[in-house]
Amino acid sequence: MWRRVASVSHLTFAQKSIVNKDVCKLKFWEAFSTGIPRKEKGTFQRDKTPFITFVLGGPGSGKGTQCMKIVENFGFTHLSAGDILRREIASNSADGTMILDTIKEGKIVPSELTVKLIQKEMESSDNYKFLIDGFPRSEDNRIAFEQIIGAEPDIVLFFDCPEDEMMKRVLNRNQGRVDDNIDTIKKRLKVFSALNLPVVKYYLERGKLYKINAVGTVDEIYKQVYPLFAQFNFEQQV
Ligand SMILES: Nc1ncnc2c1ncn2[C@@H]1O[C@H](COP(=O)(O)OP(=O)(O)O)[C@@H](O)[C@H]1O
Ligand SMILES: Nc1ccn([C@H]2C[C@H](O)[C@@H](COP(=O)(O)OP(=O)(O)O)O2)c(=O)n1
Ligand SMILES: [Mg+2]
Repeated sequence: MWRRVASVSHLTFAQKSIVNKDVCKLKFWEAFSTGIPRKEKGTFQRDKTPFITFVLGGPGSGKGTQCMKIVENFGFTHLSAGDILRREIASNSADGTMILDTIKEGKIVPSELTVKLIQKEMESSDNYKFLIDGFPRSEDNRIAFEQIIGAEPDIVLFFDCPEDEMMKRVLNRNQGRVDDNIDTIKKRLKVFSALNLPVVKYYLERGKLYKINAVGTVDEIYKQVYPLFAQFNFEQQV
């Protein structure tokens, strides 16, 4: 378990002209400590400071699409909470049926289960840079992550997209997902507004939120995302 020990710097990205003016002040907490010495092969590199990015946004706002580009350019490990849950369904685990029913209903899977699955992925990774996509989707998710993983995100991206655009994209997604239908998407949008927006507000108030205008081409949107990560000079940390 990681424990945050110090806040070392405050970076004001809004001062950089390249960054969208909606981008908020970023508080970069640098240091974590751990009592666990490194390093066994195949386990998380505990001598590296984990860099955790939460990726928020409604269904179809383009989170997964943008995450793929961040992975390519900055070497992050992409953990999509939805993908992890779908893999759990496909593996016929004891929780599979419950997860499937929850997803079909457009509801949110119990937080402890999702966080433990994310934790397993983080611990089996050699990387220290994580994009946690589609999480936290509720305050309950957020608090469970803090309690179980013992860490907070370094930055939080929020892909801000109008409902009609999200609905259009989801209905054209064509990935055979059980939740990409008009009934489920309507429910998901209600759940998003009721449960996810409070999380967005939480990180906005803590100066960790980057609001991205998610309307436009994939490349136009990535032009807002790229500079946020470029600031950190990740190459030098590897
Ligand atoms: N900027 C964009 N403009 C139009 N369609 C997009 C854009 N970004 C992603 N898409 C498409 O919209 C659908 C939803 O995108 P996805 O990345 O899966 O969103 P999310 O993970 O937020 O649900 C996909 O079919 C994707 O190809
Ligand atoms: N933190 C999470 C993330 C996803 N889920 C469930 C409920 C969501 O509607 C589905 C699909 O999530 P996913 O992130 O893949 O969905 P989108 O890519 O935003 O369309 O998974 C969850 O219960 N808790
Ligand atoms: Mg997605």
